[in-house]
Amino acid sequence: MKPSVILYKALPDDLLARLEHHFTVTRVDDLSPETVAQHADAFASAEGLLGSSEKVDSALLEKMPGLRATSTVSVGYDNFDVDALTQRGILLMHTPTVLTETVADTMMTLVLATARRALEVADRVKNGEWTGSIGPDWFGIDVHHKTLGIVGMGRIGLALAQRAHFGFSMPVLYNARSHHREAEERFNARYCDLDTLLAESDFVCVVLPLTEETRHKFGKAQFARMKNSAIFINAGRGPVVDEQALIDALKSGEIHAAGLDVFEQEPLPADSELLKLPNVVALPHIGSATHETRYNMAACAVDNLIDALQGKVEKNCVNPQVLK
Ligand SMILES: NC(=O)C1=CN([C@@H]2O[C@H](COP(=O)(O)OP(=O)(O)OC[C@H]3O[C@@H](n4cnc5c(N)ncnc54)[C@H](O)[C@@H]3O)[C@@H](O)[C@H]2O)C=CC1
Ligand SMILES: O=C(O)C(=O)CO
Repeated sequence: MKPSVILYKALPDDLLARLEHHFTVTRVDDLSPETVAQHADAFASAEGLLGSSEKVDSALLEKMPGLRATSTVSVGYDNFDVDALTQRGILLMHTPTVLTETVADTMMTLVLATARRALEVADRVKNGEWTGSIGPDWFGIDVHHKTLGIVGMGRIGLALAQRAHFGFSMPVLYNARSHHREAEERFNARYCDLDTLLAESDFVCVVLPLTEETRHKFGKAQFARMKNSAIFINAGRGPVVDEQALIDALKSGEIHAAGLDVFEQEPLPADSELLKLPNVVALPHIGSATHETRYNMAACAVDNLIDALQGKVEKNCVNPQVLK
């Protein structure tokens, strides 16, 4: 008999077929208590779980006593209780690498869009305001040769450093828990403490995972250390930033602008003050959202679950200690 799995995300037809070749699949819309109660038998017997953007905590695991592996269609796994999974011997698989270049492109988009005010002035054109030669009130600031600081020098941080160094001749600073030799050797990136990075960067680019250590790492004190001309970019996770402190810093002129792909609450509420500020570019968490990359992430997640349930895990495992 094939193992049973719960699927809580839509998949392209060919990937669904691949999953169904290996498993008996129960498709659900979400992991809410109501959905779990409605499909109680399927959850109770499932050995695998595949999807994204839903909380997987002890309360859910209680309802899934047969679970052996979870596979998320994302690299970030802050919505999983990793300790609870590990204690129960359940593998957590994720999708690093396949999205790295796409997310770095998104970050560069935010750098360019905020510095050159691309969305703001395009809206003015659409509103019929381009009626003569443009003046300084339409101008942006240069990106090339400015200093770009990266907080979170992992896979995506490194791909961003490559773009900044080779594409835009930007000196790169970074802060990390240890030196990143490859970033230093290939992209001339300079390690510095966070306060120095904040004080010297023209663009402060954050691509940190959300952990207890990184929650609200950026608040009033950090924005106060940045240049008044600095642009703040966040594509890691929203709660890494104290959003009210960011709004205050943008309103008071403490910093110049912000480009954001992630928010404390997603979807960002339509009445958020951020949306009223002309110096904010807000994207709907599209870091990895291209057709190619979203397909590759889904394929990676399907293969990860097959590998995990067949005992063939060699990569993409968050808690490999479960295997020992
Ligand atoms: N906006 C979007 O659509 C996307 C957002 N992400 C976010 O980006 C994050 C990073 O992804 P990757 O680069 O693939 O992960 P990674 O694990 O390669 O890089 C994360 C880096 O942050 C560093 N780090 C962790 N805590 C730190 C701290 N307290 N201080 C300084 N550095 C710290 C780690 O040492 C590591 O080098 C993900 O965890 C996810 O939250 C990832 C993909 C898409
Ligand atoms: O993979 C992630 O962590 C995302 O945020 C979406 O790609």
